[in-house]
Amino acid sequence: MYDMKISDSVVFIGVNDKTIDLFESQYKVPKGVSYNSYVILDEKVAVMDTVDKRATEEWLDNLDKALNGRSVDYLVISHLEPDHASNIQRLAEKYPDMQLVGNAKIFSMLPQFFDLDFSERKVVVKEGDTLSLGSHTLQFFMAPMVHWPEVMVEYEQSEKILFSADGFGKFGALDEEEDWTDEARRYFINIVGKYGAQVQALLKKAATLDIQTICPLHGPILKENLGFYIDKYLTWSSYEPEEEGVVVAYTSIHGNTAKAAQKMAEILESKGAKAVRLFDLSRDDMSEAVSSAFRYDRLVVMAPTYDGALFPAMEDFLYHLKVKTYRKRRAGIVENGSWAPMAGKLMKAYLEGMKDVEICEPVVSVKSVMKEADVQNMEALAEALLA
Ligand SMILES: Cc1cc2nc3c(=O)[nH]c(=O)nc-3n(C[C@H](O)[C@H](O)[C@H](O)COP(=O)(O)O)c2cc1C
Repeated sequence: MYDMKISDSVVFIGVNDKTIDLFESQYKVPKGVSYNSYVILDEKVAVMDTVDKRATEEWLDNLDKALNGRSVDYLVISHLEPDHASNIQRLAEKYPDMQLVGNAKIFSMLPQFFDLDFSERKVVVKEGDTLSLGSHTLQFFMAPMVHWPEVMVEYEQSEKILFSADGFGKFGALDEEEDWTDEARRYFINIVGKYGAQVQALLKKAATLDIQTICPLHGPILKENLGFYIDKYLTWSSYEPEEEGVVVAYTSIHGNTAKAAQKMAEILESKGAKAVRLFDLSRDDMSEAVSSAFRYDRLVVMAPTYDGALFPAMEDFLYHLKVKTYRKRRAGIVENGSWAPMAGKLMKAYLEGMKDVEICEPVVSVKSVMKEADVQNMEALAEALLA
C-alpha cells in the first residue's frame, strides 16, 4: 500500500477500483485503478474533486470519516471527466451550502452533465486567482487540453502541494505497489499523449512553483524525488525517445510474418540493438505496444496484406500512433503478401504522415514464407535502422 498520508489538514479520501474491466472502456488495468480525491480541513473545508460513480459510497464514507462531523464549504472541480466528476451533484445535494469552485469553462460544461441549478453556488476562478481556506490558500492555474479543455490544477501554498488533475497519474490501485514509470507512461501516452504542447505549457507554470508534493487524480501521491517524475513528463510531452531500443510490432494471420518478426528481433539483437521489444499486435496489449513505441527511438512494423489492405491490428496500432502524434523516430517496414502485397505501401503512408519519422530502406517484401533473400534484406534494414 502506498503511503497516502499528506498531513493532518490535507487528507486523501480516494478509492481503489479493482473490479473495473477496462479503464475508459479500452485500457486493461490488471492492477485496477484509483480515483483520487482529497479534503483540506481548515477554517473552511474544501473537497478536491469527486470520484467515479463506481466508487461513490466508499468515497462518501472516506469523506465522512475525514470530516468528523464537519460540513463542506467548497468543492473544487479541476476536471469534468466522469471518473472524477460523477459525484458533483450528489455532494452538492448533501451539502446545500457548499460552493462549487471552477473556471468559466467548467461552469459552461457543467449543465451538460448535471440537472441541477448551480448558478447561486459558483465561485469562478481564473489563472492565478487564490482562495483562502484559513491557513491554507489554493491558487489556480489553467491547464486547457491536459487533456480536456476545462482542466485546471491547484497549488496549495502553505504545504506546497500541487493538485495536478490527471497529470502525473498512473494506472494501478494503491494497494499494489509497483514501479511508477511503466504504468504512468502507459497512462500518459495513451490518454494525454496527444497534448504534448499543452503539457509543456503546464510544466512551465509548475516550474515557477516550489512544489513539495504532487497529488494526482490517479495513482500514488508523489512526495520525494519530484525531479524524476517531472523529467519523465518533460520527455514524454516533448515526444523525445526515452531510451535507445527497437520495438518490433507485428501482426500475422498464419504465422509467417510472426516468424519473420522473431528473426528480425534476433538480427537486431545480434547487431547490437540496446533493447528489442517484440509485440504481437493481435494478442499483446495495444496500449503497452503504443507506449513502448514512444519509449524507444526505433520501430519496425511488420504485417501481412489482408484483402488489399492492412491486417486490422496493424491498422489499429498505426492509427493510435498517428492520433498520439508519434514523431522524431526511425522506422523500418516489412510487409507480407501472397499475390498482391499492399501492406508495405500502406504502412509507409502512415509513417510518412508523421513528423520527423525517418523511414529506413529497404522496405522488405516477404512473399508468403520468409526466404534467405528476405533474411538478407532484413539484415540490411537492421543495419540502416541501427546506423
Ligand atoms: C483473408 C485473407 C486476405 C488476404 N488478402 C491478401 C491480399 O489482398 N493480397 C495479398 O498479397 N495477400 C493476401 N493474403 C495473403 C497473406 O497476406 C499472405 O498469405 C501472408 O503471407 C500471410 O502472412 P502470415 O502467415 O503472417 O499471416 C490474404 C490472406 C488472407 C487470409
